[in-house]
Amino acid sequence: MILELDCGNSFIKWRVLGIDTGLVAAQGASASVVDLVNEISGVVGADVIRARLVSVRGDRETDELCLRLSEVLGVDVERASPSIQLGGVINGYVDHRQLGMDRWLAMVGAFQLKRNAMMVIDLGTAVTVDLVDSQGMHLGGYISPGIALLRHQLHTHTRRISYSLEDITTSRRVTAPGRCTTEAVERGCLLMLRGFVSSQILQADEYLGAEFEIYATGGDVALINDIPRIQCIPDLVFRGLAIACP
Ligand SMILES: Nc1ncnc2c1ncn2[C@@H]1O[C@H](COP(=O)(O)OP(=O)(O)O)[C@@H](O)[C@H]1O
Ligand SMILES: CC(C)(COP(=O)(O)O)[C@@H](O)C(=O)NCCC(=O)O
Ligand SMILES: [K+]
Repeated sequence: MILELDCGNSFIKWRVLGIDTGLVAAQGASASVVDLVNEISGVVGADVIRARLVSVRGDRETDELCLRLSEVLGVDVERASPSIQLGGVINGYVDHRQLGMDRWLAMVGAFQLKRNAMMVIDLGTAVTVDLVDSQGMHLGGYISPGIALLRHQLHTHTRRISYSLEDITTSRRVTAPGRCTTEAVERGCLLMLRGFVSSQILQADEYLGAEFEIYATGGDVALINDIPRIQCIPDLVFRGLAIACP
Protein backbone atom coordinates (compact mmCIF):
# COMPACT_ATOMS: atom_id res chain seq x y z
CA MET A 1 0.00 0.00 0.00
CA ILE A 2 1.05 3.62 -0.61
CA LEU A 3 0.08 6.27 1.97
CA GLU A 4 -0.49 9.77 0.52
CA LEU A 5 -0.79 12.86 2.71
CA ASP A 6 -1.86 16.44 1.91
CA CYS A 7 -1.11 18.63 4.93
CA GLY A 8 -3.21 21.78 4.66
CA ASN A 9 -3.51 24.47 7.34
CA SER A 10 -6.78 23.03 8.68
CA PHE A 11 -6.69 19.31 7.94
CA ILE A 12 -4.27 16.56 7.03
CA LYS A 13 -5.98 14.72 4.20
CA TRP A 14 -4.75 11.17 3.72
CA ARG A 15 -5.50 8.16 1.61
CA VAL A 16 -4.08 4.67 1.12
CA LEU A 17 -3.77 3.21 -2.39
CA GLY A 18 -3.21 -0.37 -3.48
CA ILE A 19 0.32 -0.63 -4.94
CA ASP A 20 -0.79 -2.52 -8.07
CA THR A 21 -4.39 -1.40 -8.46
CA GLY A 22 -3.95 2.26 -7.50
CA LEU A 23 -7.43 1.94 -5.99
CA VAL A 24 -8.23 3.87 -2.80
CA ALA A 25 -8.41 1.41 0.10
CA ALA A 26 -9.05 4.06 2.79
CA GLN A 27 -9.05 7.85 3.18
CA GLY A 28 -9.74 10.57 5.72
CA ALA A 29 -9.17 14.13 6.94
CA SER A 30 -7.47 14.46 10.32
CA ALA A 31 -7.52 17.60 12.45
CA SER A 32 -4.30 16.67 14.31
CA VAL A 33 -1.28 14.39 14.06
CA VAL A 34 -2.62 12.33 16.98
CA ASP A 35 -5.91 11.78 15.14
CA LEU A 36 -4.00 10.99 11.94
CA VAL A 37 -1.82 8.34 13.58
CA ASN A 38 -4.86 6.76 15.27
CA GLU A 39 -6.90 6.75 12.05
CA ILE A 40 -4.06 5.32 9.96
CA SER A 41 -2.93 2.74 12.51
CA GLY A 42 -6.50 1.52 12.75
CA VAL A 43 -6.72 1.03 8.99
CA VAL A 44 -3.51 -0.17 7.42
CA GLY A 45 -0.92 -1.23 9.98
CA ALA A 46 2.11 -2.87 8.35
CA ASP A 47 0.70 -2.88 4.80
CA VAL A 48 2.17 0.53 3.97
CA ILE A 49 5.48 0.13 2.09
CA ARG A 50 5.71 3.72 0.79
CA ALA A 51 4.54 7.16 1.96
CA ARG A 52 4.52 10.46 0.04
CA LEU A 53 3.51 13.83 1.43
CA VAL A 54 2.87 17.42 0.42
CA SER A 55 2.67 20.14 3.05
CA VAL A 56 2.01 23.86 3.30
CA ARG A 57 2.79 23.78 7.01
CA GLY A 58 6.07 25.08 8.45
CA ASP A 59 9.25 23.05 7.90
CA ARG A 60 9.63 22.17 11.59
CA GLU A 61 6.00 20.96 11.89
CA THR A 62 6.31 19.00 8.67
CA ASP A 63 9.63 17.46 9.73
CA GLU A 64 8.08 16.37 13.04
CA LEU A 65 5.09 14.85 11.24
CA CYS A 66 7.33 12.92 8.84
CA LEU A 67 9.44 11.63 11.73
CA ARG A 68 6.33 10.49 13.63
CA LEU A 69 4.94 8.73 10.56
CA SER A 70 8.26 6.98 9.91
CA GLU A 71 8.30 5.76 13.52
CA VAL A 72 4.73 4.46 13.33
CA LEU A 73 4.87 2.95 9.83
CA GLY A 74 8.55 2.00 9.58
CA VAL A 75 8.92 3.70 6.18
CA ASP A 76 10.59 6.90 4.99
CA VAL A 77 8.19 9.66 3.95
CA GLU A 78 8.94 11.16 0.54
CA ARG A 79 8.13 14.88 0.41
CA ALA A 80 7.14 16.85 -2.68
CA SER A 81 9.44 19.86 -3.08
CA PRO A 82 9.06 23.09 -5.07
CA SER A 83 9.99 22.91 -8.74
CA ILE A 84 10.11 25.26 -11.70
CA GLN A 85 8.35 22.81 -13.96
CA LEU A 86 6.52 19.52 -13.53
CA GLY A 87 4.09 17.47 -15.63
CA GLY A 88 4.10 20.06 -18.41
CA VAL A 89 3.31 23.00 -16.09
CA ILE A 90 5.79 25.86 -15.74
CA ASN A 91 5.73 27.65 -12.38
CA GLY A 92 4.81 31.30 -12.93
CA TYR A 93 5.92 32.67 -9.57
CA VAL A 94 8.91 35.01 -9.59
CA ASP A 95 10.37 32.77 -6.88
CA HIS A 96 8.92 29.31 -7.49
CA ARG A 97 9.73 28.27 -3.92
CA GLN A 98 7.15 30.76 -2.61
CA LEU A 99 4.18 29.11 -4.35
CA GLY A 100 2.15 26.92 -1.99
CA MET A 101 2.89 23.27 -2.73
CA ASP A 102 -0.82 22.40 -2.60
CA ARG A 103 -1.50 24.97 -5.31
CA TRP A 104 1.43 23.70 -7.36
CA LEU A 105 0.42 20.03 -7.20
CA ALA A 106 -3.28 20.79 -7.77
CA MET A 107 -2.28 22.57 -11.00
CA VAL A 108 0.05 19.76 -12.06
CA GLY A 109 -2.65 17.18 -11.32
CA ALA A 110 -5.30 19.19 -13.18
CA PHE A 111 -3.16 19.81 -16.28
CA GLN A 112 -2.90 16.05 -16.91
CA LEU A 113 -6.68 15.91 -17.46
CA LYS A 114 -6.94 17.85 -20.75
CA ARG A 115 -3.62 19.75 -21.07
CA ASN A 116 -5.65 22.83 -21.94
CA ALA A 117 -5.95 26.36 -20.55
CA MET A 118 -7.43 26.11 -17.08
CA MET A 119 -8.41 27.74 -13.82
CA VAL A 120 -7.76 25.73 -10.65
CA ILE A 121 -9.72 26.65 -7.51
CA ASP A 122 -8.92 25.15 -4.08
CA LEU A 123 -11.39 25.94 -1.30
CA GLY A 124 -9.70 25.25 2.00
CA THR A 125 -8.49 27.42 4.86
CA ALA A 126 -7.76 29.88 2.11
CA VAL A 127 -9.45 29.93 -1.29
CA THR A 128 -6.81 29.89 -4.01
CA VAL A 129 -7.26 30.44 -7.74
CA ASP A 130 -4.51 29.71 -10.26
CA LEU A 131 -4.48 30.31 -14.02
CA VAL A 132 -2.56 28.14 -16.45
CA ASP A 133 -2.53 28.79 -20.23
CA SER A 134 -2.81 26.17 -22.97
CA GLN A 135 0.99 25.86 -23.11
CA GLY A 136 1.13 24.91 -19.43
CA MET A 137 2.43 28.33 -18.38
CA HIS A 138 1.25 29.24 -14.88
CA LEU A 139 0.22 32.91 -15.11
CA GLY A 140 -0.07 33.31 -11.33
CA GLY A 141 -3.09 33.40 -9.06
CA TYR A 142 -5.04 34.72 -6.09
CA ILE A 143 -5.39 33.96 -2.38
CA SER A 144 -8.44 34.92 -0.31
CA PRO A 145 -9.93 33.78 3.01
CA GLY A 146 -11.95 30.56 3.10
CA ILE A 147 -15.44 30.41 4.59
CA ALA A 148 -14.25 29.33 8.04
CA LEU A 149 -11.87 32.32 8.21
CA LEU A 150 -14.58 34.76 7.07
CA ARG A 151 -16.94 33.45 9.75
CA HIS A 152 -14.22 33.39 12.42
CA GLN A 153 -13.19 37.01 11.79
CA LEU A 154 -16.75 38.20 12.41
CA HIS A 155 -17.08 36.10 15.57
CA THR A 156 -13.79 37.33 17.01
CA HIS A 157 -13.94 41.02 16.02
CA THR A 158 -17.55 41.83 16.88
CA ARG A 159 -19.30 41.77 20.27
CA ARG A 160 -22.75 40.63 19.17
CA ILE A 161 -22.00 38.00 16.57
CA SER A 162 -21.62 34.71 18.35
CA TYR A 163 -23.28 31.39 17.61
CA SER A 164 -22.09 27.78 17.55
CA LEU A 165 -21.66 25.92 14.27
CA GLU A 166 -24.31 23.49 15.52
CA ASP A 167 -26.83 26.35 15.12
CA ILE A 168 -26.28 26.31 11.35
CA THR A 169 -29.27 24.27 10.33
CA THR A 170 -29.92 25.56 6.79
CA SER A 171 -28.37 23.80 3.80
CA ARG A 172 -24.93 25.06 2.94
CA ARG A 173 -25.98 26.94 -0.21
CA VAL A 174 -28.92 29.12 0.88
CA THR A 175 -28.44 32.76 -0.18
CA ALA A 176 -31.87 34.31 0.56
CA PRO A 177 -31.75 37.32 2.94
CA GLY A 178 -30.96 36.18 6.47
CA ARG A 179 -33.60 36.80 9.15
CA CYS A 180 -31.38 36.13 12.17
CA THR A 181 -27.70 36.71 12.95
CA THR A 182 -26.70 33.16 12.08
CA GLU A 183 -28.39 33.30 8.69
CA ALA A 184 -27.13 36.82 7.97
CA VAL A 185 -23.51 35.85 8.65
CA GLU A 186 -23.58 32.41 7.02
CA ARG A 187 -25.26 33.68 3.87
CA GLY A 188 -23.16 36.82 3.70
CA CYS A 189 -19.93 34.81 3.89
CA LEU A 190 -21.23 32.28 1.38
CA LEU A 191 -22.12 35.03 -1.11
CA MET A 192 -18.69 36.61 -0.67
CA LEU A 193 -17.04 33.29 -1.47
CA ARG A 194 -19.34 32.55 -4.44
CA GLY A 195 -19.02 36.09 -5.70
CA PHE A 196 -15.23 35.80 -5.59
CA VAL A 197 -15.32 32.59 -7.63
CA SER A 198 -17.87 33.93 -10.15
CA SER A 199 -15.89 37.14 -10.68
CA GLN A 200 -12.71 35.08 -11.19
CA ILE A 201 -14.45 33.10 -13.93
CA LEU A 202 -15.74 36.31 -15.54
CA GLN A 203 -12.31 37.99 -15.66
CA ALA A 204 -10.30 34.90 -16.68
CA ASP A 205 -11.22 35.22 -20.40
CA GLU A 206 -8.84 38.18 -20.48
CA TYR A 207 -5.94 35.89 -19.56
CA LEU A 208 -7.00 32.47 -20.85
CA GLY A 209 -9.34 33.18 -23.76
CA ALA A 210 -12.91 31.89 -23.78
CA GLU A 211 -12.22 28.14 -23.83
CA PHE A 212 -10.68 27.21 -20.50
CA GLU A 213 -11.41 24.38 -18.08
CA ILE A 214 -12.42 25.16 -14.51
CA TYR A 215 -11.37 22.62 -11.91
CA ALA A 216 -12.27 22.90 -8.22
CA THR A 217 -11.10 20.96 -5.18
CA GLY A 218 -10.84 21.35 -1.39
CA GLY A 219 -12.94 20.74 1.70
CA ASP A 220 -15.42 23.49 0.88
CA VAL A 221 -15.87 22.69 -2.81
CA ALA A 222 -19.54 21.85 -2.17
CA LEU A 223 -20.16 25.58 -1.70
CA ILE A 224 -19.52 26.32 -5.38
CA ASN A 225 -19.79 23.08 -7.32
CA ASP A 226 -23.18 24.10 -8.74
CA ILE A 227 -21.64 27.08 -10.57
CA PRO A 228 -21.71 26.37 -14.34
CA ARG A 229 -18.53 24.95 -15.94
CA ILE A 230 -16.97 24.01 -12.60
CA GLN A 231 -15.59 20.45 -12.63
CA CYS A 232 -15.21 19.16 -9.06
CA ILE A 233 -12.11 16.92 -8.68
CA PRO A 234 -11.62 16.14 -4.96
CA ASP A 235 -8.18 14.52 -5.32
CA LEU A 236 -6.37 17.06 -7.52
CA VAL A 237 -3.53 17.55 -5.02
CA PHE A 238 -3.02 13.78 -4.66
CA ARG A 239 -2.93 13.44 -8.46
CA GLY A 240 -0.12 16.00 -8.56
CA LEU A 241 1.66 14.34 -5.62
CA ALA A 242 1.88 11.08 -7.59
CA ILE A 243 3.68 13.01 -10.36
CA ALA A 244 6.00 14.83 -7.97
CA CYS A 245 6.87 11.61 -6.09
CA PRO A 246 6.33 8.80 -8.65
N1 LIG B 1 -14.25 17.35 9.26
C1 LIG B 1 -14.46 18.66 9.06
N2 LIG B 1 -14.83 19.45 10.06
C2 LIG B 1 -15.02 20.77 9.82
N3 LIG B 1 -14.87 21.35 8.65
C3 LIG B 1 -14.52 20.60 7.63
C4 LIG B 1 -14.28 19.21 7.77
N4 LIG B 1 -13.91 18.73 6.58
C5 LIG B 1 -13.92 19.76 5.73
N5 LIG B 1 -14.31 20.89 6.35
C6 LIG B 1 -14.44 22.18 5.68
O1 LIG B 1 -13.31 22.18 4.82
C7 LIG B 1 -12.51 23.32 5.04
C8 LIG B 1 -11.07 22.87 5.07
O2 LIG B 1 -10.83 22.29 3.80
P1 LIG B 1 -9.40 21.70 3.48
O3 LIG B 1 -9.32 21.64 2.00
O4 LIG B 1 -9.17 20.48 4.28
O5 LIG B 1 -8.47 22.86 4.06
P2 LIG B 1 -6.87 22.90 4.13
O6 LIG B 1 -6.35 22.24 2.89
O7 LIG B 1 -6.61 24.38 4.20
O8 LIG B 1 -6.50 22.20 5.39
C9 LIG B 1 -12.92 23.93 6.34
O9 LIG B 1 -12.87 25.35 6.20
C10 LIG B 1 -14.31 23.41 6.57
O10 LIG B 1 -15.28 24.34 6.09
C1 LIG C 1 -2.41 29.80 0.21
C2 LIG C 1 -2.24 28.63 1.16
C3 LIG C 1 -2.16 29.10 2.59
C4 LIG C 1 -3.45 27.70 1.00
O1 LIG C 1 -3.30 26.66 1.94
P1 LIG C 1 -4.59 25.85 2.51
O2 LIG C 1 -5.76 26.77 2.45
O3 LIG C 1 -4.75 24.70 1.59
O4 LIG C 1 -4.22 25.45 3.88
C5 LIG C 1 -0.97 27.81 0.77
O5 LIG C 1 -1.02 27.52 -0.61
C6 LIG C 1 0.30 28.57 1.08
O6 LIG C 1 0.79 28.55 2.19
N1 LIG C 1 0.88 29.25 0.03
C7 LIG C 1 2.11 30.00 0.21
C8 LIG C 1 1.92 31.40 -0.29
C9 LIG C 1 1.61 31.49 -1.79
O7 LIG C 1 1.11 30.47 -2.38
O8 LIG C 1 1.85 32.57 -2.40
K1 LIG D 1 -5.61 22.72 0.56
